[in-house]
Amino acid sequence: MGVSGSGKSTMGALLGERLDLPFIDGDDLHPDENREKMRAGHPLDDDDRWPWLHRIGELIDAGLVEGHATIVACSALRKSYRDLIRRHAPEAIFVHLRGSSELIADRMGARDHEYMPATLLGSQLATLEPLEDDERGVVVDVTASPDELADQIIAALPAVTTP
Ligand SMILES: Nc1ncnc2c1ncn2[C@@H]1O[C@H](COP(=O)(O)OP(=O)(O)O)[C@@H](O)[C@H]1O
Ligand SMILES: O=C(O)[C@H](O)[C@@H](O)[C@H](O)[C@H](O)COP(=O)(O)O
Repeated sequence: MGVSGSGKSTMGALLGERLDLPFIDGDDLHPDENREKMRAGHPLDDDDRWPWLHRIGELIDAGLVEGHATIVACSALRKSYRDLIRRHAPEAIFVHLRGSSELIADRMGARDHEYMPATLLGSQLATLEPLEDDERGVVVDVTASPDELADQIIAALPAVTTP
């Protein structure tokens, strides 16, 4: 989880490799209307996001039925969005990729994205609700390199998964 540009796609792919688990990028699951809305510079609202979040939850659930966890890149900005994912997968662990707005704006400015403009970072940050104490999760600071972050996240997982 985390705002656009925080490193979800990068870290999701890397964690998928490191943990030998399937990786699903939530970016790829947005319907065309959502992509067009963001491309035009408009933030999504809750009604745009609910079906997308349900789809993500269904895919996690389908993996669990097959007997495996899934790594997912999903902004999951509000607690209510994470609650919806937990309705599908109560054991879900959220890894919040946290960074300063300056650092993330720099990274967004330097990358090419199919539809997400850097101008939407402000609304992403305004929408973000950090993990609360009762949410199973890990918070990392994205100033570290992807490899260092993967080490930190993997090291934190046993403590998070132990009941
Ligand atoms: N830990 C990191 N250190 C340096 N650059 C990073 C790191 N994580 C991601 N990036 C770069 O920052 C940009 C945004 O990352 P990305 O994975 O696309 O974020 P998101 O999926 O959250 O939008 C990309 O150009 C990516 O290569
Ligand atoms: O809920 C949302 O507002 C979107 O999902 C958004 O958070 C997401 O960031 C975009 O899909 C762009 O993709 P990136 O996060 O990869 O920039």
